[in-house]
Amino acid sequence: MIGGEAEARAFVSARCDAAALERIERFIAALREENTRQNLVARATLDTVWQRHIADSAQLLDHVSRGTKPWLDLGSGAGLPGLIVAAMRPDWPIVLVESRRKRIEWLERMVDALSLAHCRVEGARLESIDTFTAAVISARAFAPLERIIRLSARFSTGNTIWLLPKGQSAAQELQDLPKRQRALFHVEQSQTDPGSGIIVGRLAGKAGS
Ligand SMILES: C[S@@+](CC[C@H](N)C(=O)[O-])C[C@H]1O[C@@H](n2cnc3c(N)ncnc32)[C@H](O)[C@@H]1O
Repeated sequence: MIGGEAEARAFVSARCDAAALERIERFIAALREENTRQNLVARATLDTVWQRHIADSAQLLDHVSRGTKPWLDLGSGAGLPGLIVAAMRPDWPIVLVESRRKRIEWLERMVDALSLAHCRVEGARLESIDTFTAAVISARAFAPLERIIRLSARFSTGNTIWLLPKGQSAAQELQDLPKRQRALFHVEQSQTDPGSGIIVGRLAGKAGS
């Protein structure tokens, strides 16, 4: 378990190169500034930004190997985990979906500022974007599990890996799924918070039913 800011930064730096780490440092500086204009993350969490947000996002990479198809991040907001994944993996296409105007503008500015040419921002509601096949679907603090699956199954094949950081509700949300779907997922312990879990799994078919 990561215990503090120095450990969190070391955890991230062990998983990317120096250029990626520098992109993340620039992201953090910009996030601190932008957070005075819009509420991207709870202000108190900026004191532990490496643990609460950066390592919390970066740990998702431990559950996947690199794919050729895009990573799809739902409800990216501040860019968590999407922009952190994009900063760490410049050779992996990624699509960030976000519907709120100011957040879309923030994400687009960061993509430009960090030269993340492989990262596309879909500034619209998830329900209205065109379907494509994703290698990974991530969603942090986006929606209840059942709703995430319902809205996003059309982007998934049997090979798509779902990575859903769920905080303390992970086990309960999994338990609440219909039995057939429940068997397709499991909860991994978060490395940044002992009380939190990440729901990981694959849907058996396109419809996710
Ligand atoms: C609670 S925030 C979480 C943001 C980020 N993932 C994080 O962990 O900090 C949820 C985000 O999802 C976006 N959102 C909610 N419903 C959406 C939808 N149907 N389509 C696209 N974005 C949506 C919201 O605008 C918001 O920025």
